[in-house]
Amino acid sequence: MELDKMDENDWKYHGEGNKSLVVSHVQLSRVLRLLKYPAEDSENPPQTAEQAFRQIQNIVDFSSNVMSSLLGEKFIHSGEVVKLPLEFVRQLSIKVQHQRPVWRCDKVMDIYSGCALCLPNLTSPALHQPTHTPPLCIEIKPKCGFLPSSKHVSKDIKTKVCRFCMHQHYKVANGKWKRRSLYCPLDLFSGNRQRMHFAIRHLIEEPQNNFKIFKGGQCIYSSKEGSDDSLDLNSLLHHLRPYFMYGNNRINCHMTSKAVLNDFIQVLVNALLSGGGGGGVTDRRGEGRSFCEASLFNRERIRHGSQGLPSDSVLFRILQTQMLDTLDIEGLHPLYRRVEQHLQDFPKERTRLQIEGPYNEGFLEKLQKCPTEDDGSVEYAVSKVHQYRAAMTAKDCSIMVALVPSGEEEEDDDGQRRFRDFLSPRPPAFSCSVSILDLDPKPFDSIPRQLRLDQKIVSCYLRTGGALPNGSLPPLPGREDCTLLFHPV
Ligand SMILES: O=P(O)(O)O[C@@H]1[C@@H](OP(=O)(O)O)[C@H](OP(=O)(O)O)[C@H](O)[C@H](OP(=O)(O)O)[C@H]1OP(=O)(O)O
Ligand SMILES: Nc1ncnc2c1ncn2[C@@H]1O[C@H](COP(=O)(O)OP(=O)(O)OP(=O)(O)O)[C@@H](O)[C@H]1O
Repeated sequence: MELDKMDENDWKYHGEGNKSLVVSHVQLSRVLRLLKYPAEDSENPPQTAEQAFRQIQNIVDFSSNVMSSLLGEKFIHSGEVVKLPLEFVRQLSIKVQHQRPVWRCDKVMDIYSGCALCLPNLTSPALHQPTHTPPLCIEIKPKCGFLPSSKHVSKDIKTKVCRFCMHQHYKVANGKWKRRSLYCPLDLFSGNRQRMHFAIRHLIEEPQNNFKIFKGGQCIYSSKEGSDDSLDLNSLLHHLRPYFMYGNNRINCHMTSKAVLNDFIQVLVNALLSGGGGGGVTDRRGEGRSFCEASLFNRERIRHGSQGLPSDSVLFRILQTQMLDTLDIEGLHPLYRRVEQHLQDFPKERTRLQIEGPYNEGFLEKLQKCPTEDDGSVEYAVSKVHQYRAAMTAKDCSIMVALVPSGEEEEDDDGQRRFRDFLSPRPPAFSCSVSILDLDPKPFDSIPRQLRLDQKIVSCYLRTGGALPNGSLPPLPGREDCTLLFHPV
């Protein structure tokens, strides 16, 4: 990729989140992640090109020096900052505009700085030998997988119903989504295959911004935000079926939709539990703390008790990092105020305390060497704030599972799992690789907003008593297919 000879025709719209827009190269396995600004700032960019460069470099540093150490290097691709010709960026912005979802257009792509983050395209991995069947990539934004047990939690409900499940009520009440998702992160993070299967089933039913499927780099399944359209599950099945036909089914084409989906979810659960081999199963937190009362999973169905997550699995590493939030936002906020006060009194301390970076080994050390007891110092407070920010990033990251159909039965050197052969009487073979994306640092001053949001979510949940009009509960008319397909495993 020659940066001085960039042509917008070589790039296409790939996706976007709240703060960045991603374009992918039409031939190379590369994406560019560009910053976004509020639309009202479009005439006057809110920061200079140097500041934008620094912001992206901070993202790279935070990912490679901090999150990579917490989550495990093997899952992380930090990428590099690139300087692009401004004319290329402007043409690209015009080219992708009509493909952007309307609800994301309150922000515009940064066309002023010419800076972007260049990353491998995790939806079209160049894994092993080229294959005729394109890879399937599944993106999951799992969100927070535990219930807080901090003594600072003031509302009992927070220790019983998880943040995601409560937040769903708030989101539907505020019109962000039309229907409530019945996905519960605590089921996904349980390590119990039945609960994980149940969680993924609900992600498929109501993906929102938590679930997408890509085939050969193209998004084939995701939520249409703000839309009432039924998801096209039949179209998804049409895409998945060839990957899951095996043995006699391959010859007589007889495989029920239910079996295809079950096999797909099974392979995904395997990938999420795999990790590099040799990892023991963890001693889980008490089962009471890892079960959300809003989850529809029937606890009595857990046939073999709690299984726990393998310690080298992606879910384990993400959960451990999320749990750096030991105080809950209610206990953290007074410490944030202590730091804020200190910075008002001693503005130059901002640099020494690395409030806005640099995100280097020093930052990681501050985060990791936190005293167990609060000694009233600003150092303790900063350490907890740094930990909380890393936990926030882990609560908002996404997992990308790439599944490449494979004809051979083997295990990679690094232990990545390969599944079984297409022609065998058992489910087909995939080589899989697991990555984590969106590991940006959360701003120091986002903490007061976190507290306000927490209060709004809890009071909305308590007000509505967890009850919503029937219309906001799946399954909906026209989606019976989907419901019928799913059966207890
Ligand atoms: O606060 P939350 O839990 O709603 O998370 C926000 C996400 O909302 P979600 O609930 O996942 O739909 C939100 O995602 P969406 O815009 O809703 O897709 C962002 O990821 C936001 O992060 P940032 O401010 O862009 O760095 C996220 O904000 P942070 O709290 O991580 O800063
Ligand atoms: N390296 C990558 N390879 C392939 N696709 C990617 C890559 N990075 C991001 N994407 C796609 O682009 C989308 C938006 O990227 P990302 O989640 O990083 O944006 P964001 O603005 O940081 O999100 P958020 O709303 O969480 O703040 C992702 O959901 C994913 O589908």
